[in-house]
Amino acid sequence: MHQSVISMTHLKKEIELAKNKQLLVLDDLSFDVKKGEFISIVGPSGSGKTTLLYCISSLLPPTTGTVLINGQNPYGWNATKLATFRRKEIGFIFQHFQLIPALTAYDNLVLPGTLNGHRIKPATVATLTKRLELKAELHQSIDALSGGEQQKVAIGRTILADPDIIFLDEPTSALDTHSRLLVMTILQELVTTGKTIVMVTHDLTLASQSSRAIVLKDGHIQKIVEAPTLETLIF
Ligand SMILES: Nc1ncnc2c1ncn2[C@@H]1O[C@H](COP(=O)(O)OP(=O)(O)OP(=O)(O)O)[C@@H](O)[C@H]1O
Repeated sequence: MHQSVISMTHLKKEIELAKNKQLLVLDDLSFDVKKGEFISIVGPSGSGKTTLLYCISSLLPPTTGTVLINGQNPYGWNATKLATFRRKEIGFIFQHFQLIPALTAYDNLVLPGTLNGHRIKPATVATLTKRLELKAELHQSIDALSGGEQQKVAIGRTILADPDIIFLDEPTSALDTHSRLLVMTILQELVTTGKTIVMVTHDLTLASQSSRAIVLKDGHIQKIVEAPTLETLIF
């Protein structure tokens, strides 16, 4: 039996649009993610994918229902414990990169791992950037890099920080097909080392390379597809 890394029970999320006006974004979602799984979350625009990712990753408390990460409720923790947990145990790769503009590309790459107490060697950075085919000069400002290069830095820094669970929101939106495949290959390798990955994507080709896909529709789980293929993912 694999242990559950994320466990979600009857999760409901409402967002307050105005006083006494709630939008029901997620309605009664339950599922478990096991250690070493590569889960994709797919579905039409507005179906609730990003909201679900935020709820299960400690960023956004559900309105009702429970979220457990490694058996614990992150929304019950104080700010210090939550911040330490987010820094050490989990990694986020956001759609809009969230890089630090005042730093160089290299410093963006090593900062989260360094804050976690890892000594990240230049050779380790060089090996990873070579695999990502990140050819930009890394000692220039992050702003000088193209969108695709910045996305590779965002992916690389999370890998270097070495968290147990990685959450990704449209991680390859700025990349060409070749680079998407490179990133997917690296993510799949991470899963074989015991990392757990949860990825929101519009790209069904990417989702078809995950081990299980959750298909959302109008805030509900429409279906859960084991070993998804392009055919079984159509929604
Ligand atoms: N803070 C918010 N304020 C108002 N509406 C919101 C907010 N967050 C989410 N929504 C709405 O909730 C619904 C689900 O949003 P969400 O971003 O989770 O969907 P999504 O499936 O990730 O969409 P996309 O694929 O377009 O990114 C949408 O109708 C969205 O407009």
